[in-house]
This record gives sequence, structure tokens and C-alpha cells, in this order.
Amino acid sequence: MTLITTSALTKRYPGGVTALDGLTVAVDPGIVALVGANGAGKSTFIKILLGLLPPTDGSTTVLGLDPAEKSAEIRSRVGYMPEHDCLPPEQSAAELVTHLGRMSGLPRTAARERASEALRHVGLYEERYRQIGGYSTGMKQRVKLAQALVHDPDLLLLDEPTNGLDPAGREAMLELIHRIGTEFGISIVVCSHLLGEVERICTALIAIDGGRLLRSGTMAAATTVRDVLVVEVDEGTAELEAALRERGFSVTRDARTLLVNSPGGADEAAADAAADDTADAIVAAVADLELPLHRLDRQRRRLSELFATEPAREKASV
Ligand SMILES: Nc1ncnc2c1ncn2[C@@H]1O[C@H](COP(=O)(O)OP(=O)(O)OP(=O)(O)O)[C@@H](O)[C@H]1O
Repeated sequence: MTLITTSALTKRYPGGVTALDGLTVAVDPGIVALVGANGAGKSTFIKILLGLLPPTDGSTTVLGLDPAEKSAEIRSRVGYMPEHDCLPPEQSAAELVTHLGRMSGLPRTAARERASEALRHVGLYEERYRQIGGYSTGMKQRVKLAQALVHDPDLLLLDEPTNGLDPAGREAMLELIHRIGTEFGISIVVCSHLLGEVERICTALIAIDGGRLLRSGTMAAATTVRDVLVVEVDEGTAELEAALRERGFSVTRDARTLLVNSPGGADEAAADAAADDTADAIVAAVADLELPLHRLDRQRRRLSELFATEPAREKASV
């Protein structure tokens, strides 16, 4: 089942701000990065997915359900970690998470058990009876994550989960999110403006800019340069470079690394097929020269490089 679909989703706030402008995406289950600069429309998108805000135009489904009609069901199957601190300082984490578990419909005992379990998953089990007011920022972020997990959701929506954390705290939070997504099999949408962070843990990407879709698809597709292969041999780099040029390839050399251009294709599948042919030709050239092959790979790029070069597009591209 598709995790989230939107069709020409548009949100205009009273006063004339268009926060989302004709957004069309289809995202499969996994750990999905929702990225964009401040004001891009990420929080608006999350609120629409939860049924907290109605769209002005267009439609969306979450776990196959329409938030406009099934917002209660969606909220029972989705956990939401809001961006801002909204925790009562006088309560303990155990009390708060149990209370929110009850609010999501769990019976009293089950809510208490699930709260303990959720707090253990986020590493707060030992501290669960302390008042939240005495917690560090990192611990408060973990309480927000635990309350999102308490009712055993199918999908977690995390709004800027590393906000306010120091580097070690950010690292620990990312590891935790990754573990929840991979070991518990819960799909996660991570809303962030930190590209380096989401690139490491997410399997898919929705990038928005000024309310418009910049790009969506798998993280691998976003970070793979399809038409450039990277080759390294332990010795004989110059001979290999010459041999590849002789075979008609355009090659550039950067120290021990050769970058070999593969003819592009009309679409992703054609580009993949062309890259496979180019890889075969490289392997054949390496074998002919009897060189030790060290690396043969598609070139990767950082998400930040993609957004530095990507022109804002009129229309979605996958
Ligand atoms: N309730 C509102 N009324 C009017 N305009 C709003 C409202 N909420 C958000 N906006 C505007 O809509 C646009 C998108 O805001 P949104 O909060 O969705 O972006 P964001 O990507 O989540 O940004 P941030 O990372 O800063 O939270 C912004 O221009 C914002 O000022």
C-alpha cells in the first residue's frame, strides 16, 4: 500500500499565503524525509496529513485513508511528534505518556505498560518517574518521541526531531529514529531542514520549496548520479584511463579515481541499463589489462549538492 498520496494539494491561509501549491506525490512505506527551507510548507503538510487542517484544494491519503473524512482513525494509527516543546513540567514522563496513551484509546493498564515500553525504547526508562521540568532538551525530545509511539502506530510524523540538540544528542536521536524505522517496521516521515541528517537515515525524499514540489522519490535515486561511474584500480590507473578512452568513453581523472561518463537515457530505466553496459565495458578493460579492481560504483552526491544545482521546477519529478 502507498503510505501517502497527494494530488494537487493546495493550502492557502487566510491573508493570502499559499503554503502548499499543487503538491502531487506518492510515497511508499519507509523512512521518508520531508525537507525544505523554513517556511517551505512542511508543518502545513504534516497538519493536513493528520487531519488537523483542511486543504484548500486537492486531496490526500494517509495509510489509504482520507484525513478529511477519517481523521480519528488516522490519529489512532499515526504518532505525531510536534516541533515545539509542549510538555507539562510538573508531570513525570511516565504520567504524561500514560495519559496520552489513554487519550488514544488504550485501556488504563495497557496504557501504563505501553508507556513504560515506549519510554524504554527511547532510553528514558530509568528516569521515567522524574518531573519533565528537570529534563535536558534531549530528554524532552525523547519524551515527545515516546508519546508518539505509545499507541503502537503504523506511521510516525516527526517534526524537526533534532531541534535544539547538541551534536551528540542529534546523533543519538537519528540512530533512534533509524532503529524504530528498521527494527519496529514503523514508517516514519521526518520533517527537517537539515539535509545531511535525513540523507543518512531516510529511504525516500519529498523536497518542497515555497509550497511546491521540488523532487520526490527514493533517496538512492536522489543521491545517485546515474550517468557517471567511479573506478579505482590499485595500480595501472593511467593505462586503464587510456584503454577506456580508446573504447570511446569520456573519462576524467582525479588522482587515483577515474570518472567515466555513461551515455544517459530517456528515463531512469534506460540510464540504469546504459550504466550497466558501461560497467561491463570497464570490467572487461580492467580484465584485459589484468589490473586489480578496487572500486566500481555509481557516483554519489550529497543532498545539499542536489539542492544547490536543482532548478525549482514547475512540476513534480520522481
Ligand atoms: N496559521 C497561519 N496563517 C497564515 N500563514 C501561515 C500560517 N501557518 C503558516 N503560515 C505560512 O505558511 C508558510 C508555510 O509555513 P509552514 O509552517 O508550513 O512551513 P515550514 O516549512 O514548516 O517552516 P518551519 O520550518 O519554519 O516551521 C509560511 O510562509 C508561513 O508563514
